[in-house]
Amino acid sequence: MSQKLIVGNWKMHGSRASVQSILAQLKAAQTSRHTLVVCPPYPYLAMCAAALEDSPIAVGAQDVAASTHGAQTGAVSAEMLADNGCRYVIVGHSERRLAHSESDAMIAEKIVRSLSVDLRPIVCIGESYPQRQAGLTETILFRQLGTLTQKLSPEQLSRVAIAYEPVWAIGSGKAAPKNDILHAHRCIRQYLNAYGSHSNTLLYGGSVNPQNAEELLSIAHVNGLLVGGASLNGEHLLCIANTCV
Ligand SMILES: O=C(CO)COP(=O)(O)O
Repeated sequence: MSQKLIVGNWKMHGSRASVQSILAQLKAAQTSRHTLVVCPPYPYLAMCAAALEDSPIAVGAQDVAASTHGAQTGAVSAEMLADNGCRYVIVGHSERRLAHSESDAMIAEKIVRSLSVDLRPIVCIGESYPQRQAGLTETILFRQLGTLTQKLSPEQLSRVAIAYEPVWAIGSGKAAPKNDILHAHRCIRQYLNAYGSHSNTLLYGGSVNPQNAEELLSIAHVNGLLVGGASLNGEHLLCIANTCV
């Protein structure tokens, strides 16, 4: 049995009251079989970090700025996240790539900033449905990874967790088929190995729930899960974090 990484991405959901109720559930459990990280919206980060200070559960952010400081209204730097108790940060989620036109180059910059303050980046990659239909999955994955290998040394890249999140599986209620996940993870692992980055944590994300977690975590090269909707329920998140594999 190996230790996996389970990351809950709460996206733009919640209130002080609902966050407090999830935190109470998580704290009551005290430990989980796998490493657990919750990524709340910015306004609840410090509150979650304070509440989870004495627990093994870590806190992450959902995005970070590509520069250190300056006249950038609405932006939050890696230094600010670390200063508020964050240890992880999601970078390049497909929802941000799409709605905020984030480029691969900008995402690589965000990773560099995060690594410089010891925040552990979780970079999301994955193809859209039309790209999958056109047989372009590998091309897209290699393009997204290619910018990272241009900007990061093998040592830097080895500290980045890579989440394969096929865009068409996110929020669909149906995780990607096992063979698709296996193939994508194999491609990602081979690409990273060829670059000299050997120890990456690889995650799968897209409609993960307590029912499919065991099967997903049993797929070769899957070292953890990035969980959206199901992570808003403390019990469900704990159940996923306690999956026997
Ligand atoms: O986007 C996701 C996690 O980052 C996946 O979301 P769902 O688990 O809701 O499909």
